[in-house]
Amino acid sequence: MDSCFSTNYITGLEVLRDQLPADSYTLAIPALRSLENLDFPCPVTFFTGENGSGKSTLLEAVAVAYGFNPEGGTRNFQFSTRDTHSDFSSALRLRKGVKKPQDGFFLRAESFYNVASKVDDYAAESIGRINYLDYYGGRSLHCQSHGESFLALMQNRFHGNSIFILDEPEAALSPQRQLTALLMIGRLAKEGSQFIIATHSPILLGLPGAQILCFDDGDLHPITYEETEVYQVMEMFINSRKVLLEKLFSD
Ligand SMILES: Nc1ncnc2c1ncn2[C@@H]1O[C@H](COP(=O)(O)OP(=O)(O)OP(=O)(O)O)[C@@H](O)[C@H]1O
Repeated sequence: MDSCFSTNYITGLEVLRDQLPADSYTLAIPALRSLENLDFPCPVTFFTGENGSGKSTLLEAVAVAYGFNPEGGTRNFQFSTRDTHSDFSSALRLRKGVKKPQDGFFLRAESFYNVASKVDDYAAESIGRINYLDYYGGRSLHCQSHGESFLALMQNRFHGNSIFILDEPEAALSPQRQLTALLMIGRLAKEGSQFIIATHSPILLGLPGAQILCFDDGDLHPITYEETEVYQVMEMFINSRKVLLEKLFSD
């Protein structure tokens, strides 16, 4: 992927904190409490950081503010099985680019099952007009393994000139398939797509030319691949596994 350029669909955001209810749980998340402005100068932005540091909350808020269903899907998906999304989206003002995306998808590992069910519902409603499942590889996502259905979705539903907001897309994928996903993300970014991805994957985070934003240490800040905790822990574990385990189990 080439270096960063600014033909993104979402070029940045501003947080209007006074729009948030005083009791919003998001005010207790350090990285979000201190956030005022954020730029997305690269086609691919990764959110990284500890569990509970606020990655999914911000990702979901960006997706909702952009018009996606909080539980995922395209911008045409209308369904709700649980009403648990945060109020942070109401405090976000997105800066939008000049171009409009041709398509898009908000994907979250935790509600992928519900998205797959909704795809089946839409397929049943469209019988006789179009084969709706063709958009998803021709087979119900429920009739494939978790990883297979994730990849089928990416391979059949993801195109260039679109926007994709993905929450832990690696959750279902083997390391080999994560490499496949990495290649697809890089290729689609070259074809004019924008990605914003929350991830713990040391493979996905390695995509060249991406912006990596860290949610740790109280504020949101850009870091390099080698500075990510994910990389450092994995490197230490693989290179010094015996020493590390001996130390851990002796404590
Ligand atoms: N509906 C909710 N009500 C209250 N607190 C919540 C709610 N949803 C999330 N939180 C809290 O907000 C914080 C940030 O959660 P979030 O899911 O954004 O973290 P994350 O960085 O995505 O974590 P992970 O890496 O584990 O997915 C956590 O402390 C979480 O417990």
